[in-house]
Amino acid sequence: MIRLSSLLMSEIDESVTAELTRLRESIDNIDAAVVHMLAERFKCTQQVGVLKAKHHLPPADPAREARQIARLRQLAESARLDPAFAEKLLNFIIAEVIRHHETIADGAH
Ligand SMILES: O=C(O)C(=O)C[C@]1(C(=O)O)C=C[C@@H](O)C=C1
Repeated sequence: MIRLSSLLMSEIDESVTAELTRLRESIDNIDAAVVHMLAERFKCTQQVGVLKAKHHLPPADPAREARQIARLRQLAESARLDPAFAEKLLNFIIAEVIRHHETIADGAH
């Protein structure tokens, strides 16, 4: 009886571990995709930074940001992602982009 229940328990342990491993593999793939997508986005914004510095345009464009936030919040809602989280994430990324733009503009002087 004891042997049977410990056998069952180890089988349950194994199935939990297997499911956790499967889910973590997907999480790792998603994290890799996020990193690659962010790298591509920063390549684009780097070019925007150079263009802005060359033409003496300000690093930040609040009107553009407002449109991006409104759009992203809508996308988040349809994807059942918290829109407040999507907004915070975009603001976090944009703040870093603006910092890069400022560094490029400082170097152009
Ligand atoms: O579209 C621009 O003008 C950018 O500089 C890019 C970007 C962004 O990361 O999406 C960054 C800063 C601006 O305030 C708005 C948008």
